[in-house]
Amino acid sequence: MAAAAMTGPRLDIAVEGKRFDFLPEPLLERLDLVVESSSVVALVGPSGVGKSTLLRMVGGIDTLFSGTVLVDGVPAASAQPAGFVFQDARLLPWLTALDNIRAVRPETTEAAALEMLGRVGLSGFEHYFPHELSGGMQRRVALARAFSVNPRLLLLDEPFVSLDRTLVREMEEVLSALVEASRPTVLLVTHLPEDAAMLADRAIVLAGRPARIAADYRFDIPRGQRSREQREAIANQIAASIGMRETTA
Ligand SMILES: Nc1ncnc2c1ncn2[C@@H]1O[C@H](COP(=O)(O)OP(=O)(O)OP(=O)(O)O)[C@@H](O)[C@H]1O
Repeated sequence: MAAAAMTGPRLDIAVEGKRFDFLPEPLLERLDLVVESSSVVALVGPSGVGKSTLLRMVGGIDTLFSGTVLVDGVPAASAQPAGFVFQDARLLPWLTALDNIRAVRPETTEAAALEMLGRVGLSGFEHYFPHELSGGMQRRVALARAFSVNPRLLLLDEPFVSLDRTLVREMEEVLSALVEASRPTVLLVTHLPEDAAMLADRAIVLAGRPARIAADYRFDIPRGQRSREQREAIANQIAASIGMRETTA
């Protein structure tokens, strides 16, 4: 059991149907996906296809669907809460970086929160309030907070959106180091194929309404060991399948 604690959970996603009242078609239908323990899977696809909704279902936040989403065999809503990072940092403005981390999980000790801030490169900024931190630093606090909630399962919803490329690279490095050290299972929603090529072991392309898995790429060369050319080739492959689905939709 000790070894199992070092890995992320396996996800068994078997969605029979997910609808929203105002949508004439189901958003998701018969969507089956197994995510292996400790893998980093990018979810890509056009805006509105249902990526964020699927993430909320895996996080146990959205339970209004038919089918099952299991986290190590346990229904998502009953599993240990996942670490979530949203499109914006969503820090509480009246709390310091340190207290933002502790607020989501009161059992987190001050020492653990400080260590987590160190791991995202923010030692020395623990008593800063969100407005005193740059946008990139705020995102890193959000990542540290997600990791404090659950270092085994991370659900990242466009965590780099509206950061400039230098800050994206910085966040990617911080995230990669955390992933290498703690080996969580990660679902990364992104609209940028380059992010998938940089960080993921596998990319799932969602397309259509109801959304289906239009492509499922597993990359042979481990993340972190890909040359720029190899990343470009992967990104082009993903982009082509998104573009192809959009033009044939
Ligand atoms: N709470 C809700 N009530 C009604 N419709 C919703 C709700 N949440 C999402 N939707 C609809 O479901 C569809 C998919 O939304 P979702 O946010 O999952 O897509 P997405 O692929 O993550 O898109 P984006 O990349 O733009 O964030 C959209 O048409 C959206 O309007």
